[in-house]
Amino acid sequence: MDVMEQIKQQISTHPILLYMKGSPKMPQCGFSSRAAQVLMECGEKFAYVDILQNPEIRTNLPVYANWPTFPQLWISGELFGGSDIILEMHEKGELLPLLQEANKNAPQESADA
Ligand SMILES: N[C@@H](CCC(=O)N[C@@H](CS)C(=O)NCC(=O)O)C(=O)O
Repeated sequence: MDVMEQIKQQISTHPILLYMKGSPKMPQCGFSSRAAQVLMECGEKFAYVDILQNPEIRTNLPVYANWPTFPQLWISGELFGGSDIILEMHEKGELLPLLQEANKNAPQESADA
């Protein structure tokens, strides 16, 4: 499958999707670590893609998303941003309701996308 198609499919299939370096349990970058930590604290199931294991996605997602860095949090098909934004949303109490709403519409298992 074309990598852009693969990205589209991942984003449309998973209501909460984190593109990150490493995995939530073994993050390989401080930014990814903070983003995954906040999502785990929220307690909502989420999928992730380890971009270090997927170099084509690492190269092409910034083009697709028009967002240059990782992590990237996508909720219900929409890019919300990186770890700064995720942390800010969490501190304002805005993140959890969004995550709950996303999963309510499409419950899923936590998994590597
Ligand atoms: N402000 C961003 C900074 C993230 C950032 O600087 N990420 C870098 C280092 S992990 C990155 O993705 N660089 C491009 C790359 O490694 O492909 C955030 O909070 O997420």
